[in-house]
Amino acid sequence: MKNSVDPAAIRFEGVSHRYGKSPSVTDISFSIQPGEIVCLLGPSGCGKTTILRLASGLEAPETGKIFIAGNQVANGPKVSPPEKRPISMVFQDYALFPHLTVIQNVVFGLKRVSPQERYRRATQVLEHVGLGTSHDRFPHTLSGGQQQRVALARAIALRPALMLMDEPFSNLDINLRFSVREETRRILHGEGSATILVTHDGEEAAQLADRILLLDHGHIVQEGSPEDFYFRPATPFAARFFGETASLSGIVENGLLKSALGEWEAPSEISSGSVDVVIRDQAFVFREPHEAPDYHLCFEAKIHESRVMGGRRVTEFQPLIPTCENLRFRAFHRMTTRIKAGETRPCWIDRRLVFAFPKGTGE
Ligand SMILES: Nc1ncnc2c1ncn2[C@@H]1O[C@H](COP(=O)(O)OP(=O)(O)OP(=O)(O)O)[C@@H](O)[C@H]1O
Repeated sequence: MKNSVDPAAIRFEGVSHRYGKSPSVTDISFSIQPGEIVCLLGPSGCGKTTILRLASGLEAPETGKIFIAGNQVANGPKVSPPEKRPISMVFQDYALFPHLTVIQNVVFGLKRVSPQERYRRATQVLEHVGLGTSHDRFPHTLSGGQQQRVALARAIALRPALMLMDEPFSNLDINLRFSVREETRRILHGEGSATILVTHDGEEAAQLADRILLLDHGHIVQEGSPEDFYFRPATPFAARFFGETASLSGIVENGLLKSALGEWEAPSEISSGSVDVVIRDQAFVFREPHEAPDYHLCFEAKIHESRVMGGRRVTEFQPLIPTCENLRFRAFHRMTTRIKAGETRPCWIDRRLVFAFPKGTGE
Protein backbone atom coordinates (compact mmCIF):
# COMPACT_ATOMS: atom_id res chain seq x y z
CA MET A 1 0.00 0.00 0.00
CA LYS A 2 1.48 3.36 -1.05
CA ASN A 3 1.25 6.37 1.19
CA SER A 4 2.54 9.19 -1.02
CA VAL A 5 2.41 11.83 1.71
CA ASP A 6 4.78 9.93 4.04
CA PRO A 7 8.20 11.59 3.51
CA ALA A 8 10.04 9.12 5.82
CA ALA A 9 12.62 6.76 4.31
CA ILE A 10 11.46 4.21 6.89
CA ARG A 11 8.78 4.17 9.56
CA PHE A 12 8.17 1.55 12.27
CA GLU A 13 4.77 1.72 13.96
CA GLY A 14 4.35 -0.33 17.14
CA VAL A 15 6.46 -3.24 15.90
CA SER A 16 6.90 -6.29 18.15
CA HIS A 17 8.67 -9.53 17.30
CA ARG A 18 9.49 -12.89 18.93
CA TYR A 19 11.88 -15.73 18.25
CA GLY A 20 9.60 -18.66 19.14
CA LYS A 21 8.10 -17.66 22.46
CA SER A 22 10.83 -15.19 23.50
CA PRO A 23 10.12 -11.53 22.78
CA SER A 24 13.08 -9.87 21.03
CA VAL A 25 11.75 -6.32 20.46
CA THR A 26 8.55 -4.77 21.81
CA ASP A 27 6.41 -1.89 20.55
CA ILE A 28 9.14 -0.23 18.49
CA SER A 29 8.14 3.06 16.79
CA PHE A 30 10.45 5.47 14.98
CA SER A 31 10.91 7.09 11.60
CA ILE A 32 13.98 8.16 9.65
CA GLN A 33 14.05 10.97 7.11
CA PRO A 34 15.97 10.83 3.79
CA GLY A 35 19.63 11.75 4.35
CA GLU A 36 19.53 11.04 8.07
CA ILE A 37 21.98 8.66 9.80
CA VAL A 38 20.43 6.89 12.76
CA CYS A 39 22.40 4.55 15.03
CA LEU A 40 20.75 1.70 16.91
CA LEU A 41 22.83 1.46 20.05
CA GLY A 42 22.68 -0.93 22.97
CA PRO A 43 24.28 -3.88 24.74
CA SER A 44 24.50 -7.37 23.30
CA GLY A 45 21.09 -9.01 22.93
CA CYS A 46 19.01 -5.79 23.19
CA GLY A 47 17.46 -6.31 19.74
CA LYS A 48 19.51 -4.11 17.36
CA THR A 49 20.11 -6.75 14.70
CA THR A 50 16.49 -7.91 14.91
CA ILE A 51 15.31 -4.38 14.04
CA LEU A 52 17.68 -4.37 11.05
CA ARG A 53 16.37 -7.79 9.98
CA LEU A 54 12.77 -6.55 10.32
CA ALA A 55 13.64 -3.52 8.16
CA SER A 56 15.26 -5.72 5.52
CA GLY A 57 12.45 -8.31 5.46
CA LEU A 58 14.55 -11.18 6.83
CA GLU A 59 12.19 -11.28 9.85
CA ALA A 60 8.47 -10.56 10.02
CA PRO A 61 6.83 -8.67 12.91
CA GLU A 62 4.32 -10.37 15.12
CA THR A 63 2.40 -7.10 15.29
CA GLY A 64 2.92 -3.57 13.97
CA LYS A 65 3.57 -1.93 10.61
CA ILE A 66 6.67 -0.99 8.63
CA PHE A 67 6.77 1.49 5.74
CA ILE A 68 9.76 2.11 3.44
CA ALA A 69 9.71 5.19 1.19
CA GLY A 70 5.97 5.48 1.70
CA ASN A 71 5.22 1.83 0.83
CA GLN A 72 3.90 -0.55 3.46
CA VAL A 73 6.29 -3.51 3.58
CA ALA A 74 4.95 -5.20 6.72
CA ASN A 75 1.53 -5.39 8.29
CA GLY A 76 2.01 -7.77 11.22
CA PRO A 77 3.31 -11.08 9.79
CA LYS A 78 2.24 -10.12 6.24
CA VAL A 79 5.47 -8.83 4.63
CA SER A 80 7.01 -8.05 1.28
CA PRO A 81 10.28 -9.95 0.66
CA PRO A 82 13.79 -8.38 0.93
CA GLU A 83 14.31 -8.24 -2.85
CA LYS A 84 11.21 -6.05 -3.23
CA ARG A 85 12.50 -3.44 -0.77
CA PRO A 86 14.63 -0.42 -1.84
CA ILE A 87 17.43 -1.21 0.62
CA SER A 88 21.17 -1.99 0.59
CA MET A 89 23.05 -3.78 3.33
CA VAL A 90 26.66 -3.51 4.52
CA PHE A 91 27.81 -6.32 6.81
CA GLN A 92 30.59 -6.74 9.38
CA ASP A 93 32.70 -8.86 7.02
CA TYR A 94 31.91 -6.68 3.93
CA ALA A 95 30.99 -9.89 1.97
CA LEU A 96 33.09 -8.88 -1.08
CA PHE A 97 33.59 -11.48 -3.83
CA PRO A 98 37.30 -12.41 -3.60
CA HIS A 99 37.57 -13.50 -7.27
CA LEU A 100 36.14 -10.21 -8.61
CA THR A 101 37.99 -6.91 -8.95
CA VAL A 102 36.89 -3.79 -7.14
CA ILE A 103 34.80 -2.50 -10.05
CA GLN A 104 33.33 -5.95 -10.77
CA ASN A 105 32.28 -6.17 -7.11
CA VAL A 106 30.44 -2.86 -7.42
CA VAL A 107 28.89 -3.64 -10.82
CA PHE A 108 27.74 -7.11 -9.69
CA GLY A 109 24.64 -5.89 -7.84
CA LEU A 110 23.47 -3.57 -10.65
CA LYS A 111 21.75 -6.29 -12.67
CA ARG A 112 18.66 -4.21 -13.41
CA VAL A 113 20.69 -1.33 -14.86
CA SER A 114 21.88 -1.19 -18.50
CA PRO A 115 25.54 -2.33 -19.03
CA GLN A 116 26.85 1.17 -19.93
CA GLU A 117 25.02 2.74 -17.02
CA ARG A 118 26.40 0.04 -14.66
CA TYR A 119 30.03 0.98 -15.37
CA ARG A 120 29.29 4.70 -15.39
CA ARG A 121 27.62 4.49 -11.99
CA ALA A 122 30.28 2.17 -10.49
CA THR A 123 33.05 4.51 -11.69
CA GLN A 124 31.26 7.47 -10.15
CA VAL A 125 30.76 5.91 -6.69
CA LEU A 126 34.31 4.52 -6.58
CA GLU A 127 35.55 8.04 -7.29
CA HIS A 128 33.31 9.30 -4.49
CA VAL A 129 34.72 6.84 -1.93
CA GLY A 130 38.32 7.63 -2.96
CA LEU A 131 38.99 4.40 -4.90
CA GLY A 132 38.95 5.90 -8.40
CA THR A 133 42.38 4.45 -9.22
CA SER A 134 41.79 0.98 -7.72
CA HIS A 135 39.22 -0.47 -10.17
CA ASP A 136 41.31 -3.49 -11.14
CA ARG A 137 42.60 -4.51 -7.73
CA PHE A 138 41.33 -7.62 -5.97
CA PRO A 139 39.90 -7.38 -2.43
CA HIS A 140 42.81 -9.27 -0.79
CA THR A 141 45.25 -6.59 -1.99
CA LEU A 142 43.31 -3.82 -0.19
CA SER A 143 43.52 -2.64 3.42
CA GLY A 144 40.56 -3.21 5.75
CA GLY A 145 39.51 0.43 5.37
CA GLN A 146 39.64 0.20 1.56
CA GLN A 147 37.59 -3.02 1.59
CA GLN A 148 35.03 -1.30 3.77
CA ARG A 149 34.83 1.52 1.22
CA VAL A 150 34.28 -0.99 -1.63
CA ALA A 151 31.41 -2.51 0.36
CA LEU A 152 30.01 0.96 0.92
CA ALA A 153 30.39 1.86 -2.78
CA ARG A 154 28.59 -1.35 -3.77
CA ALA A 155 25.70 -0.54 -1.45
CA ILE A 156 25.51 3.12 -2.52
CA ALA A 157 25.60 2.28 -6.25
CA LEU A 158 22.15 0.71 -5.86
CA ARG A 159 20.82 4.15 -4.87
CA PRO A 160 18.71 2.67 -2.09
CA ALA A 161 16.12 4.66 -0.17
CA LEU A 162 17.63 3.05 2.90
CA MET A 163 21.11 1.76 3.85
CA LEU A 164 21.32 -0.87 6.58
CA MET A 165 24.73 -1.30 8.22
CA ASP A 166 25.46 -3.95 10.86
CA GLU A 167 28.60 -3.15 12.91
CA PRO A 168 30.43 -2.22 9.67
CA PHE A 169 33.63 -1.06 11.40
CA SER A 170 34.14 -3.88 13.89
CA ASN A 171 36.76 -5.64 11.73
CA LEU A 172 38.85 -2.52 11.28
CA ASP A 173 42.08 -1.83 13.07
CA ILE A 174 41.41 0.59 15.92
CA ASN A 175 43.73 3.19 14.34
CA LEU A 176 41.70 3.17 11.14
CA ARG A 177 38.27 3.27 12.72
CA PHE A 178 38.12 6.97 13.46
CA SER A 179 39.07 8.08 9.96
CA VAL A 180 36.94 5.46 8.17
CA ARG A 181 33.90 6.47 10.24
CA GLU A 182 34.49 10.14 9.36
CA GLU A 183 34.74 9.24 5.69
CA THR A 184 31.64 7.05 5.86
CA ARG A 185 29.66 9.84 7.44
CA ARG A 186 30.76 12.27 4.74
CA ILE A 187 29.91 9.82 1.94
CA LEU A 188 26.50 8.90 3.36
CA HIS A 189 25.55 12.53 3.85
CA GLY A 190 26.81 13.31 0.33
CA GLU A 191 24.61 10.55 -1.14
CA GLY A 192 21.51 11.56 0.81
CA SER A 193 20.36 7.98 1.58
CA ALA A 194 18.80 7.34 4.96
CA THR A 195 20.95 5.01 7.02
CA ILE A 196 20.35 2.71 9.98
CA LEU A 197 23.65 1.67 11.56
CA VAL A 198 23.89 -0.90 14.34
CA THR A 199 26.61 -0.55 16.97
CA HIS A 200 27.22 -1.37 20.63
CA ASP A 201 29.84 1.40 20.92
CA GLY A 202 28.60 4.76 22.26
CA GLU A 203 31.62 6.60 20.86
CA GLU A 204 30.98 5.20 17.40
CA ALA A 205 27.30 6.19 17.57
CA ALA A 206 28.25 9.69 18.74
CA GLN A 207 30.71 10.10 15.87
CA LEU A 208 28.36 8.96 13.12
CA ALA A 209 24.79 9.56 14.11
CA ASP A 210 22.49 12.48 13.50
CA ARG A 211 20.19 10.68 15.92
CA ILE A 212 20.64 7.72 18.26
CA LEU A 213 18.05 5.18 19.38
CA LEU A 214 19.25 3.56 22.60
CA LEU A 215 17.80 0.09 23.19
CA ASP A 216 17.60 -2.07 26.27
CA HIS A 217 15.87 -5.45 26.51
CA GLY A 218 14.01 -4.91 23.24
CA HIS A 219 12.69 -1.42 24.08
CA ILE A 220 13.78 2.05 22.92
CA VAL A 221 14.82 3.73 26.18
CA GLN A 222 16.03 7.08 24.80
CA GLU A 223 16.09 8.80 21.44
CA GLY A 224 18.07 11.94 20.65
CA SER A 225 21.20 13.57 19.25
CA PRO A 226 24.68 12.67 20.55
CA GLU A 227 24.58 15.96 22.52
CA ASP A 228 21.34 14.92 24.20
CA PHE A 229 22.98 11.72 25.39
CA TYR A 230 26.12 13.48 26.68
CA PHE A 231 24.34 16.35 28.44
CA ARG A 232 20.79 15.07 29.05
CA PRO A 233 20.87 11.29 29.57
CA ALA A 234 17.43 9.98 30.62
CA THR A 235 18.76 7.19 32.87
CA PRO A 236 22.04 6.07 34.51
CA PHE A 237 22.14 3.34 31.83
CA ALA A 238 22.05 5.99 29.07
CA ALA A 239 24.68 8.12 30.86
CA ARG A 240 27.09 5.18 31.17
CA PHE A 241 26.86 4.34 27.48
CA PHE A 242 28.74 7.53 26.63
CA GLY A 243 31.97 7.40 28.58
CA GLU A 244 33.24 6.49 32.01
CA THR A 245 31.25 7.64 35.03
CA ALA A 246 31.27 7.48 38.82
CA SER A 247 28.11 6.87 40.87
CA LEU A 248 27.07 8.09 44.31
CA SER A 249 23.92 8.07 46.38
CA GLY A 250 22.30 11.40 47.12
CA ILE A 251 19.16 13.05 48.35
CA VAL A 252 17.09 15.99 47.12
CA GLU A 253 15.74 18.21 49.90
CA ASN A 254 14.52 21.79 49.93
CA GLY A 255 15.69 22.39 46.37
CA LEU A 256 19.22 21.10 47.07
CA LEU A 257 20.95 17.99 45.76
CA LYS A 258 23.09 16.65 48.61
CA SER A 259 25.81 14.01 48.19
CA ALA A 260 29.18 13.16 49.70
CA LEU A 261 30.74 15.71 47.31
CA GLY A 262 28.73 18.64 48.66
CA GLU A 263 25.41 20.24 47.85
CA TRP A 264 24.14 22.35 45.05
CA GLU A 265 20.91 23.34 43.35
CA ALA A 266 18.77 20.29 42.54
CA PRO A 267 17.56 19.64 38.99
CA SER A 268 14.08 21.14 38.62
CA GLU A 269 12.45 17.84 37.62
CA ILE A 270 13.21 16.18 40.99
CA SER A 271 11.34 17.68 43.94
CA SER A 272 12.53 15.41 46.76
CA GLY A 273 13.73 11.92 47.68
CA SER A 274 16.69 9.59 47.26
CA VAL A 275 18.63 9.84 44.02
CA ASP A 276 21.45 8.16 42.12
CA VAL A 277 24.09 10.71 41.20
CA VAL A 278 26.10 9.91 38.06
CA ILE A 279 29.21 11.97 37.32
CA ARG A 280 31.14 11.91 34.06
CA ASP A 281 34.89 11.43 34.54
CA GLN A 282 35.38 14.60 32.45
CA ALA A 283 33.46 16.60 35.09
CA PHE A 284 36.55 16.79 37.34
CA VAL A 285 38.91 19.60 36.34
CA PHE A 286 42.35 20.23 37.84
CA ARG A 287 42.86 23.75 36.55
CA GLU A 288 40.95 26.95 37.15
CA PRO A 289 37.81 26.68 35.03
CA HIS A 290 37.69 29.35 32.32
CA GLU A 291 34.19 28.57 31.17
CA ALA A 292 30.97 29.19 33.14
CA PRO A 293 32.61 29.37 36.60
CA ASP A 294 29.25 29.37 38.36
CA TYR A 295 28.72 25.81 37.15
CA HIS A 296 31.64 24.55 39.25
CA LEU A 297 32.17 23.38 42.83
CA CYS A 298 35.65 23.28 44.26
CA PHE A 299 37.39 21.04 46.84
CA GLU A 300 40.93 19.90 47.67
CA ALA A 301 41.91 16.51 46.24
CA LYS A 302 44.72 14.13 47.11
CA ILE A 303 46.22 12.64 43.93
CA HIS A 304 46.84 8.89 44.15
CA GLU A 305 47.91 8.19 40.58
CA SER A 306 48.14 10.03 37.27
CA ARG A 307 49.14 8.43 33.98
CA VAL A 308 48.83 8.93 30.25
CA MET A 309 46.48 6.50 28.54
CA GLY A 310 44.98 6.46 25.02
CA GLY A 311 45.81 10.10 24.28
CA ARG A 312 44.39 11.36 27.60
CA ARG A 313 45.54 11.68 31.19
CA VAL A 314 43.76 9.57 33.77
CA THR A 315 44.04 10.71 37.36
CA GLU A 316 42.81 8.84 40.42
CA PHE A 317 42.15 11.00 43.44
CA GLN A 318 40.37 11.28 46.75
CA PRO A 319 38.43 14.42 47.65
CA LEU A 320 39.70 15.79 50.98
CA ILE A 321 36.18 16.12 52.35
CA PRO A 322 35.23 14.27 55.56
CA THR A 323 32.25 12.58 53.82
CA CYS A 324 34.55 11.19 51.09
CA GLU A 325 37.02 9.36 53.35
CA ASN A 326 36.71 6.06 51.52
CA LEU A 327 35.81 7.36 48.06
CA ARG A 328 38.12 7.48 45.09
CA PHE A 329 37.29 9.08 41.77
CA ARG A 330 38.85 9.11 38.35
CA ALA A 331 39.27 12.14 36.12
CA PHE A 332 39.94 12.11 32.37
CA HIS A 333 41.67 15.22 31.15
CA ARG A 334 44.21 16.65 28.76
CA MET A 335 47.42 14.66 28.40
CA THR A 336 49.48 17.81 28.95
CA THR A 337 47.93 18.64 32.35
CA ARG A 338 50.82 18.63 34.86
CA ILE A 339 49.83 16.53 37.81
CA LYS A 340 51.69 14.04 40.02
CA ALA A 341 50.86 11.31 42.54
CA GLY A 342 51.15 12.56 46.13
CA GLU A 343 50.15 16.16 45.35
CA THR A 344 47.18 17.92 46.88
CA ARG A 345 45.40 19.99 44.27
CA PRO A 346 42.20 22.01 43.99
CA CYS A 347 39.65 20.16 41.88
CA TRP A 348 36.57 21.68 40.27
CA ILE A 349 33.43 19.76 39.30
CA ASP A 350 31.60 20.85 36.19
CA ARG A 351 28.00 20.43 37.34
CA ARG A 352 26.76 20.22 33.77
CA LEU A 353 28.29 16.74 33.67
CA VAL A 354 26.68 15.58 36.92
CA PHE A 355 23.24 13.95 36.65
CA ALA A 356 20.70 12.92 39.27
CA PHE A 357 17.99 10.30 38.79
CA PRO A 358 15.29 9.19 41.23
CA LYS A 359 16.60 5.97 42.86
CA GLY A 360 16.18 2.91 40.69
CA THR A 361 15.55 4.76 37.39
CA GLY A 362 16.21 2.58 34.32
CA GLU A 363 19.19 0.60 35.63
N1 LIG B 1 17.70 -16.80 15.64
C1 LIG B 1 17.36 -16.57 16.92
N2 LIG B 1 16.66 -17.48 17.63
C2 LIG B 1 16.30 -17.26 18.89
N3 LIG B 1 16.61 -16.13 19.59
C3 LIG B 1 17.32 -15.20 18.94
C4 LIG B 1 17.75 -15.37 17.58
N4 LIG B 1 18.46 -14.27 17.21
C5 LIG B 1 18.47 -13.45 18.30
N5 LIG B 1 17.80 -14.01 19.33
C6 LIG B 1 17.57 -13.39 20.66
O1 LIG B 1 16.81 -12.19 20.47
C7 LIG B 1 17.30 -11.14 21.28
C8 LIG B 1 17.75 -9.97 20.41
O2 LIG B 1 18.85 -10.39 19.61
P1 LIG B 1 19.60 -9.44 18.58
O3 LIG B 1 20.56 -10.28 17.79
O4 LIG B 1 18.63 -8.62 17.85
O5 LIG B 1 20.41 -8.49 19.59
P2 LIG B 1 21.64 -7.50 19.30
O6 LIG B 1 21.35 -6.29 20.11
O7 LIG B 1 21.82 -7.32 17.84
O8 LIG B 1 22.86 -8.30 19.93
P3 LIG B 1 24.42 -8.31 19.49
O9 LIG B 1 24.94 -6.93 19.75
O10 LIG B 1 25.01 -9.34 20.41
O11 LIG B 1 24.47 -8.71 18.04
C9 LIG B 1 18.41 -11.76 22.13
O12 LIG B 1 17.88 -12.15 23.35
C10 LIG B 1 18.85 -12.97 21.32
O13 LIG B 1 19.35 -13.99 22.16
